[in-house]
Amino acid sequence: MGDSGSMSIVMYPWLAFGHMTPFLHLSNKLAEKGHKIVFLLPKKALSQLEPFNLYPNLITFHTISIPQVKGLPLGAETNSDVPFFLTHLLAVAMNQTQPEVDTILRTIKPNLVFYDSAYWIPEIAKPVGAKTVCYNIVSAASIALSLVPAAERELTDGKEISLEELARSPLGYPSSKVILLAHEAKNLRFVWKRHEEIGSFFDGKVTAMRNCDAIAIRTCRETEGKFCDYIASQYSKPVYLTGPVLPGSKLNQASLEPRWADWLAKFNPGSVVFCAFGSQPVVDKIDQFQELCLGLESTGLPFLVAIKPPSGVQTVEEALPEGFEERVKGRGIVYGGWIQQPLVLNHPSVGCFVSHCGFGSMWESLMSDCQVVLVPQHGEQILNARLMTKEMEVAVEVEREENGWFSRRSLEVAVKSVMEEGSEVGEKVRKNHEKWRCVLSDSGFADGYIDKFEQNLINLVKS
Ligand SMILES: O=c1ccn([C@@H]2O[C@H](COP(=O)(O)OP(=O)(O)O[C@H]3OC[C@@H](O)[C@H](O)[C@H]3O)[C@@H](O)[C@H]2O)c(=O)[nH]1
Ligand SMILES: [O-]c1cc(O)cc2[o+]c(-c3ccc(O)cc3)c(O[C@@H]3O[C@H](CO)[C@@H](O)[C@H](O)[C@H]3O)cc12
Repeated sequence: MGDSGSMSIVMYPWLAFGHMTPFLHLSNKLAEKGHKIVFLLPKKALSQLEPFNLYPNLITFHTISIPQVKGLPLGAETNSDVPFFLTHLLAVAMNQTQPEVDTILRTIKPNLVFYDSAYWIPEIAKPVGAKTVCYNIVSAASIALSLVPAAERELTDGKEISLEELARSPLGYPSSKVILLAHEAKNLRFVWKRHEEIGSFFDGKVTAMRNCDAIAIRTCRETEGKFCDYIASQYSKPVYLTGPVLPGSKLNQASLEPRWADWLAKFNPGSVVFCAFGSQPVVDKIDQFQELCLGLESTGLPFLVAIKPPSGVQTVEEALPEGFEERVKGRGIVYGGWIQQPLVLNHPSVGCFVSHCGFGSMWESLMSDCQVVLVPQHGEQILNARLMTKEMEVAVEVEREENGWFSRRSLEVAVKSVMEEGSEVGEKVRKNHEKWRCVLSDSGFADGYIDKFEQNLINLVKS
């Protein structure tokens, strides 16, 4: 540790924007307290992350060469470049960066190394005297359900795990509400699936959490205390919480692009539905993409959608239903690029957020005063959605059929249930949401978490 008490920290998150971005938000909070961070990332991610670096004098980006692994698309460096079913090959590529990271750690000799997927970090950090923190940017509930030693599944060679087995919660799991139904459990198959090159996601994550000096989670006790306690008892080690770690006011001072601000300003307060599905392509199938568009059309409300194109097409325009653009002209936009979500959610005209319930979006929705409708796409997002709908009761979830399909009608029903005046469900979630927003946005709430987190790190480094 430096004479002034400042720590030298290296961060190496999983090669996905949904992970790198919250690692960078945490880096900003630690830099604000005077700590120095070297942030390792692939070259391609640099230009997208640089604008979020609020302390360029303390946070240095260091690019890492991501090797070309057989089977990965040419030049793939983050999981935005890789289809979901090839994610394990990106993990193989990340593992091959170990010698480069080793050299960096030997040169910098940091006090702390933060990582999430690169389970081999403790092996190379220990010899240089660094302590390691496995920082998880997904919900504690999703870790507690499938990434603890008690969730190990007996795999018989060549046999697939049954849906009933996949849906089983581990012994001692602390909730009967934040769970997956049997027909949703197929979403978890990837967790235990074995890959010749690297074993399973489960093995990698459990090793990552077993070998670190401390586990950290981007959450708070108020929303997920019992899941955090369960994780701590499963791994017999401290679990530090960072709180929501939303980008500070400095980033929020940026203003919304005029084309969106001007367009939104045409509508009544609280009348527009904003829909966004995160930083990765999620709605895979073109028919589900179209069902989403048609569902929003049938609400009769103005809407703005920020979404990646589905598989098989290059642009969202190619995927739109026939005659759609003509019919919704003037009140509906589907945009394939990036829109500043936190700023849109705080725009006075926006009253409803239709979200995939990625963990970052979950926090942003809780901080906003929008009504929240959830259309989770993957296992972890389904669990986040259950937390929001069944435990906190601040949102509604779009109903799906047993084959996983959602219809335009179920989306329309969900949006109307929270947007129509006098709706009982709408009133209930609005009231509960308001209570949570007050708790979470209380001055001192987020800062309190970061102060305690910093103290935990200092004690860890000194231990
Ligand atoms: O158009 C956009 C899309 C997204 N965003 C921002 O990008 C971030 C998206 O993060 P999320 O965690 O919600 O979702 P992602 O899908 O990108 O994340 C990924 O990692 C976190 C996991 O919980 C998710 O399940 C996983 O998909 C949010 O901060 C959101 O404000 C925009 O600002 N504009
Ligand atoms: O789908 C998931 C279901 C579940 O019960 C747990 C997880 O956990 C994680 C995870 C990721 C990183 C961590 O440090 C801890 C947990 C999941 O991560 C997502 O996995 C995808 C497949 O590898 C990946 O593409 C995405 O970027 C990750 O956010 C998913 C589940």
